[in-house]
Amino acid sequence: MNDTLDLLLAIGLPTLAVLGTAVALVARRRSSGPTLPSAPADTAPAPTGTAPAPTGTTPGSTATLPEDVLAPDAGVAEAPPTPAPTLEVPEPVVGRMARLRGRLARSGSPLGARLLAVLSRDHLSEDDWDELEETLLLADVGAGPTGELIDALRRQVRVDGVREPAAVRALLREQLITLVDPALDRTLATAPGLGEDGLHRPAVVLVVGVNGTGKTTTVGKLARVLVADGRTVVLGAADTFRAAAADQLETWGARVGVPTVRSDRDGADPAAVAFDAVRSGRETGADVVLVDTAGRLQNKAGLMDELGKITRVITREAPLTEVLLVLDATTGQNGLNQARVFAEVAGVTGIVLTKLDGTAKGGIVIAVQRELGVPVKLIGLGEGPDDLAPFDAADFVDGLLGD
Ligand SMILES: Nc1nc2c(ncn2[C@@H]2O[C@H](COP(=O)(O)OP(=O)(O)OP(=O)(O)O)[C@@H](O)[C@H]2O)c(=O)[nH]1
Repeated sequence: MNDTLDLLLAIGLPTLAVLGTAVALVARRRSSGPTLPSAPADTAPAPTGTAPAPTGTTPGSTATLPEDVLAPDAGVAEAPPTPAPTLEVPEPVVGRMARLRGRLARSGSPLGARLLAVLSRDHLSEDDWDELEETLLLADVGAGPTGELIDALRRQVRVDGVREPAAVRALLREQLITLVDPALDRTLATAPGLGEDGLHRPAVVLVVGVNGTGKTTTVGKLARVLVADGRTVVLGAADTFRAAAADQLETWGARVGVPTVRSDRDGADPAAVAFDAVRSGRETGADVVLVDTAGRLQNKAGLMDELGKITRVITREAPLTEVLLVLDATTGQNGLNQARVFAEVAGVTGIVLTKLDGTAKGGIVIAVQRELGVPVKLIGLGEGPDDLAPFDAADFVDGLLGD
């Protein structure tokens, strides 16, 4: 009996001690404040000798790494943020759109100014209505919404006799806001939760889109939005295709004290990196894990393979709360075609339109929402670190119309 007791004590006491230490560590991390997520080396998965991908295989292809040997041992390591002399304080999120909206009106040939110039003419002829229609189509509003807007304007200008410039402006503003649809839910699903086991699960945001649209930049800017909102964030550099992407992401994170999980070798399996990033987010009690992807649109099957695998491994660790599609607003119809493919393949829940500062095609906001039935949640209005704003229909239209 005494032997059994001794054995129980011998096993039980150290176990309790280890558990106690772990609980204390987790508690300390949770209470260490939102802007400085800890990235201790001891939580980093050890880079191990996982066999490199055979020569000639596409880096990151599903053929190179069976699912059951995915992370934690895929040469992925959580790099502590590069020590920065001082952490930057991102701009507050509230009021960002209002601050940036002037860039919409200044871009190229502003949609709002052109529309107002025609609508202010004394007697609107059929040619004037054609000009309005053409202006809307050139701004990528799309055929359906353009027809609706022209019909509504004709009705009110002709029937109700709206003529006075301020009234015309108010009418156009109201109609554009209706088309942009202020009722759409544009909240980002970034609240952490609890798993069935009662343990912490971070929110996970997967960022997809073709290369060059601004994905990595958007992930970096979004990390700042979240930090400004008091959230703790982990970045996952699952764009293992472009070697510099992980460095770029790490730099973005380091500026605001956010750790980046990345691979220590080029061409690593992106799903392995995504898995480790989410696991790190769980372990460190982070609120949100943002995962950057390569999203090469070589063909639909390849894309489906890659994003499907990333999604599957992420959801083993935590639910995927948001899939953001990054679209370059300057690419017009081409961007819409890309959007369709990604929406089919990746289950997109929100759109980020970048480079709206450099185009007169602001109408793409309306077209892309109609096309995909998914709301624009964020817009990029410049290359500055805080030039990303949560989308607001009225602010956006005011930007288009100019002050
Ligand atoms: N003017 C402007 N430039 C932007 C905006 N967003 C991103 N960019 C620029 O677009 C370029 C491409 O951005 P990246 O973030 O590297 O694009 P990516 O999609 O990650 O590209 P890959 O890593 O090759 O897949 C960079 O020069 C960014 O500064 C924006 O809102 N406005």
